[in-house]
Amino acid sequence: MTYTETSPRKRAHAPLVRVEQLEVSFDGFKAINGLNFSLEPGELRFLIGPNGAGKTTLLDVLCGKVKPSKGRVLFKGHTDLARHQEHQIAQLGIGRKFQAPSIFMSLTVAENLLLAMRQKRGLLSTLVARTTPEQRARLHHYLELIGLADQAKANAGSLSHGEKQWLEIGMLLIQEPELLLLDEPAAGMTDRETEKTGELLHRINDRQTVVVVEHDMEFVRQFAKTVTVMHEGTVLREGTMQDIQNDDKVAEVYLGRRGERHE
Ligand SMILES: Nc1ncnc2c1ncn2[C@@H]1O[C@H](COP(=O)(O)OP(=O)(O)OP(=O)(O)O)[C@@H](O)[C@H]1O
Repeated sequence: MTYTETSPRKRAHAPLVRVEQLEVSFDGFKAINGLNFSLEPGELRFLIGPNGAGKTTLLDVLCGKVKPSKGRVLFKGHTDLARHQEHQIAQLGIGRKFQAPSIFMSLTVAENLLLAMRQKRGLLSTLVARTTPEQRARLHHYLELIGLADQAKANAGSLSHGEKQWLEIGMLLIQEPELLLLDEPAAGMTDRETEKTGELLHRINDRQTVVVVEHDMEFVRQFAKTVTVMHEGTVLREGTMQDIQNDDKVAEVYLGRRGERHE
């Protein structure tokens, strides 16, 4: 008999997220149906799958926008997210970016980031309050990270589509969430912006756990580490992009072509 050693490091901590037997119903239709999903701290996980597979609904459950009809969603092994409201989940350290940017177009890039950093203050007091050296350093760090340091004083409304998306990601990051949820972050971007977004994801992943819902398979091929394929409200496969591409079942349900391999 062979003895397989379990890594003590793996046993020592709970997954950052563990979803157990999740079910989400919309008027009796099960958008998520008995889904089990686990995410370790430090992962960059891509969620892919055909239209209607339940990817966005899973992100909605993780950020508290949608409540499950069954199952548990454990954060760090002990907090059941299903029992918390959206704003509480944000405070627990889960940041969600939706597809449409929600930035203040008439404020500068730096002001938008400052607002996000000092969420508890009102708009006016945020803009007139003195920034501490620590806050200035933090602002500078995130401006550099999202590649907008040269545009700190530009109005957010004057940014390109891609830059607006990066600003919004920066506004989430400056709140220093442990888990960042992104829905199609590169949608509508130019090739160059898409490339820069992939690089940004990897830089973010140096410090944060990230889950990305994505349709652009070229983008997934280029930047994914681990991929979860969803189908009909559950997980079909999980693995590296290479594993996924060589899987016949994935080819059948996701690509709609029975048995055809994609290199
Ligand atoms: N609020 C809602 N009310 C009713 N049905 C919904 C609702 N939200 C999602 N659905 C349905 O649940 C299923 C899963 O939707 P979801 O948006 O999670 O899929 P997805 O994998 O993100 O798809 P896509 O890739 O097209 O965005 C779909 O059939 C969708 O029509």
